[in-house]
Amino acid sequence: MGLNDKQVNKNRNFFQSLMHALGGVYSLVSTERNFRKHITLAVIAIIMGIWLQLTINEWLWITLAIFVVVVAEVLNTVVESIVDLIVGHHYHDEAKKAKDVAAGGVLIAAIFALVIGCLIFIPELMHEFHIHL
Ligand SMILES: Nc1ncnc2c1ncn2[C@@H]1O[C@H](COP(=O)(O)OP(=O)(O)OP(=O)(O)O)[C@@H](O)[C@H]1O
Repeated sequence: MGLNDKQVNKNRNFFQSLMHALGGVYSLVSTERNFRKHITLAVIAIIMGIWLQLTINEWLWITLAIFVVVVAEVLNTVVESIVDLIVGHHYHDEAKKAKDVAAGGVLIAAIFALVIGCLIFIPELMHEFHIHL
């Protein structure tokens, strides 16, 4: 009951829906190189957060930043798949626009995450290493 089955009718129960959703996450991790890079950065941020003992407020921002990037990557992958399904390997201006806008969404989300990361981690690291400006 993974992504490789040939089911086209509706899922019969919650378990079947869950299996297909997990298959979607697996597909994202296994096929999307940029997604794996973002997940690696998220894991580094979480490890640093544990080390620096972030406050609950700081964790909320870090969590938001991670999920914004993940959601943008999910939408980007969906757009790429649908565009490829529709136009295949034929060049089309609208296909280019859809893919570039979706990639732009990931870029904007990544910049948001970078800003959040800098705002939280730079002061925490300065405090940790007794750096005063
Ligand atoms: N069918 C198409 N028609 C026009 N331009 C296309 C088409 N397919 C891809 N492109 C252009 O090529 C770029 C790369 O497309 P591709 O499908 O390889 O995305 P990708 O490299 O997988 O994206 P990402 O870097 O987010 O993983 C797109 O951003 C777009 O500018």
